[in-house]
Amino acid sequence: MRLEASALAYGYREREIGRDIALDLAGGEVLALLGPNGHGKTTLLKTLLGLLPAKGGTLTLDGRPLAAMSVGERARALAYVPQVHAGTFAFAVSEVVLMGRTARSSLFAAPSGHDRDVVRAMLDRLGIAHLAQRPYTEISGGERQLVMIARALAQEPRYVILDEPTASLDFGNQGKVMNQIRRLAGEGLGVLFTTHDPNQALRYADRAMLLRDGRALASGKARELMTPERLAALYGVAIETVRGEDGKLAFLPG
Ligand SMILES: Nc1ncnc2c1ncn2[C@@H]1O[C@H](COP(=O)(O)OP(=O)(O)OP(=O)(O)O)[C@@H](O)[C@H]1O
Repeated sequence: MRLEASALAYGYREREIGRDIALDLAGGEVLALLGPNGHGKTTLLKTLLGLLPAKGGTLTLDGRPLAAMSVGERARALAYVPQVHAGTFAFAVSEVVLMGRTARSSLFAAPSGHDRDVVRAMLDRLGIAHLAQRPYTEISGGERQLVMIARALAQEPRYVILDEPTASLDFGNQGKVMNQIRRLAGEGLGVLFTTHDPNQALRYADRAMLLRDGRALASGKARELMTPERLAALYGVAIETVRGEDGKLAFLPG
């Protein structure tokens, strides 16, 4: 099980955003993608998901070119948790999560008992079962983030790609979501997430890629890669390193 890109160039119709990307995500692994605002992380994620066509290079899922796969095949393999959006329609939270099941059945088929069971299990797993009947438009940004993760998991994908999954979460929920990410990898899924917090990459990712100007400044094992020097080069600010009593490192922007 592998999502693989090599010499990947990506961007929008008239505008290249990044190039020369080599990326390899296996089942059971967590990969973190870091980089300054506007340097091409979301655009890369959309390309890896097949939502934007690659502008060059190769992109394969389990050895098959992603571009040759049908929308349904891609949806059964890859789930996307986008940056939180407000939502326009007042669907109940459980209905929003149920939408994730359309990757596994026809859009027009009535949901089965099993579909409903999966939805309940995912709501429980994210600790949001109490929100099931609430309108999606009337819950908080952090709650919406958890609903979007539950929806992605309801797809029962092999890979989950999350764009800043903890951006609007309180401190406690940040930890819960990051622990869920590790648990998913423990269950054999390949997980890719973007973050603005190098400490999350350090603590929860196996590997990391530092993206600047659409190019990989560096990539490799998260613990070896994340040095104050590299982070300073990535973000263009001095980085302070703190060490806890347990010897664990953390970084602060200087
Ligand atoms: N639909 C679009 N058409 C053309 N350019 C776009 C489009 N969407 C985004 N861009 C541009 O692509 C570049 C990369 O944006 P992207 O959203 O991938 O960055 P990012 O690293 O995810 O940023 P952030 O950390 O702020 O979320 C930016 O210059 C952005 O303005």
